[in-house]
Amino acid sequence: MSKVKFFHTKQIGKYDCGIACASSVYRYYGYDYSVDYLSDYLPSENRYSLREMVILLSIENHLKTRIVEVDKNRMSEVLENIKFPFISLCSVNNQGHYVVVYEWNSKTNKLKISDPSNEGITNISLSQFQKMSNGIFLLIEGQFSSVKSESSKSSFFILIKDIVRNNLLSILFSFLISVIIVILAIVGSFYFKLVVDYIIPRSLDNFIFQLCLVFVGVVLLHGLFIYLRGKLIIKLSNNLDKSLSNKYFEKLIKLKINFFENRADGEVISRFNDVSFIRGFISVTFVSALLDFVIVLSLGFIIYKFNSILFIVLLAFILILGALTVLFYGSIQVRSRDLMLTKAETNSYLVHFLKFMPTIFSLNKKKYFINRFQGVFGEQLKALLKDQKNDNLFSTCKFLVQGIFFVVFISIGAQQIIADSLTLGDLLFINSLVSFMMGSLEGLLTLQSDFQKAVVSVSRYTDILKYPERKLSEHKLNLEHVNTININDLSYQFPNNKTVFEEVDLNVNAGDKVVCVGESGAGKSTFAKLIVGLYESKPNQIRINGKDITDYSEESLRKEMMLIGEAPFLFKGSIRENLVMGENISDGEILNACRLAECLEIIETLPGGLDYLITENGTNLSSGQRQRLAYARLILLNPSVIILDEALSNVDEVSLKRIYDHMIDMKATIIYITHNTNLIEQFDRKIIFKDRRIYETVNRKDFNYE
Ligand SMILES: Nc1ncnc2c1ncn2[C@@H]1O[C@H](COP(=O)(O)OP(=O)(O)OP(=O)(O)O)[C@@H](O)[C@H]1O
Repeated sequence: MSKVKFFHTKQIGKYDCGIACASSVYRYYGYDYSVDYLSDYLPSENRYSLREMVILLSIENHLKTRIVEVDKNRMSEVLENIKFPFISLCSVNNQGHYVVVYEWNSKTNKLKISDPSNEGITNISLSQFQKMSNGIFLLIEGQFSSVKSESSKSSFFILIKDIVRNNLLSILFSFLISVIIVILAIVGSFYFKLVVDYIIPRSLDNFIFQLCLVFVGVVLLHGLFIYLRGKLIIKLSNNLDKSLSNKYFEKLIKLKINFFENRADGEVISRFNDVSFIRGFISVTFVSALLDFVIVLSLGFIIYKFNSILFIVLLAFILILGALTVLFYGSIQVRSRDLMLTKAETNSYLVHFLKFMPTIFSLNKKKYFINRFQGVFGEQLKALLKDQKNDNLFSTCKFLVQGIFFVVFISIGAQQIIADSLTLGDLLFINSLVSFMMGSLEGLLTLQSDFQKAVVSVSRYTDILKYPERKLSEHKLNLEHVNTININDLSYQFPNNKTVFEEVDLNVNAGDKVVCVGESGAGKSTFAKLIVGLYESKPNQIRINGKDITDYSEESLRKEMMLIGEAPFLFKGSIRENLVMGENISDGEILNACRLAECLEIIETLPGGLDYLITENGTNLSSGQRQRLAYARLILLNPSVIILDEALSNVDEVSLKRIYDHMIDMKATIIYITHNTNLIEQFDRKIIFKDRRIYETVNRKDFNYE
């Protein structure tokens, strides 16, 4: 019988206990859903409601759940007959909290629970459970779907194994060179012994010079190998950076759009920055740890062979240091993680804050945001302070143990010299080896903190790598031109169960000019994202040229159907670079597109014309200019369907009127979403979004959606 595996997911944020429990339960049933992934299903901050827990556990109909309230006084009877695992709603410090209950042992009267605020699975007594539980249980009654995720193995070991396998040669080489460095260091230590025990007592002046030359040679060789190892580690780090970062970016561009909608930019960036911890762990810590281990073992062996009493003193010292490390392990683990997570929060806040600085200034809310920053940064400082205090205590303990050890070590050595069982040279030699060994021991002791940082980084990094991608297939049809778009019985629900449309039908033919209006929040943008395939629709709800939208390759679909929104995307570079984006397009074509987008005048008046340098996000242009340039770029890309979602909302009326006049003459199908209906009488079709449905009007007077 296979052993039942219990999963524990630690909560990240204050309100994440429910998501963490859901993640543990999913992992128990074989679905590798991280807290990060599940949080897309709960965009709100209130993560305590049972309703939201049920939503979480019913993603893609994987699990079937039921909420029950049990009599707390008859808990043992209840536990005898209940199906494990289940989630219990608890009350901790008068606040709602969730825990997963995996098992109850009636003999020992203990329950095995995963409390997301703890570090791991714990056993608690029945009375403890009775005290914390509210008696409200979320039972997992069964599994609907049998499609499980590929692996529930620890992502940390999988990733590290992969990296080690792909860089085995570099790792082995740097290890080999490190071994040579150690041998040279041992040979170097021998110099003391030779000088003190051999050269000085025999007054071998002539020999000193030759010996000096030999040992200078050893030092030079030592230096050379240190240089080579450094070079190898730099190369290895570089390769790791490249492969980890590329993998991250390749993944990002395959993610569903919801991922970006539900996450702060800074959060995504900070996860990318975590790559440096993984790289550091493999290229330096991992290789050094292997070597440090070998050094401690081999030098220990040499010292043992030389003098067993001094070896026993050394061994006692190593054991005390080891015990100290184990003692501090738990707190270092928690502190490292807290520090990393709070740093990520601060970065995330800063990225967001900087982007909206002008708005913050104009709202005269600097003080408010400074306070908020201090709140976020305060958490980081608190974590840093705890980390440093912990580190300080650990270092002091280490220093004391080391200091006492050296005094004892030298005293015992001195006694042996007096008793004639050891020479001064031997003691100097052993002392030199021990000093060298101290560096390695130090390395092994700090390994745990680097290891913890790497574990947290890998989990944050692999959360993104495991995140479900858009369904792409290489063997899909090539969409050459869009002749028809048929929308059939289209319904759409966001992951948080918000229904936007129901049973919507619409047919659009090539060249149609369709204007879409509707109250704010009526679903126009969602509709636009569905038509271009940025949101996933159910099979056959959206058909292009008679085929389901998902039958086409993403590349060709994107080429033929383009959507731009209200906020234009412009990057740092010339206007020309922004318009052509790497394509070979003549100035004549560029200027023609600019004419259709009514931005010729902008280019003529700006210094340098098409070579005018745009700052990041186009902040040195007006918002109407930015929108017109973004529209000109879309015209240059020449798709068969253009969808404009408030994309010209900041353009002045005169220019807008002219743009519409040009639009009417364009061959492309245009779907234009706007709140400004005054100027668009020429459009041949008008769609109104209302009450989760769409209605089509035929003449201008019906066209008032208010
Ligand atoms: N990522 C999301 N997750 C959950 N709900 C969302 C998401 N995006 C939009 N919604 C909800 O879906 C509904 C439709 O939003 P949508 O942006 O499509 O409206 P809209 O008609 O374009 O509004 P506006 O005219 O203000 O741009 C809104 O009620 C909104 O709250």
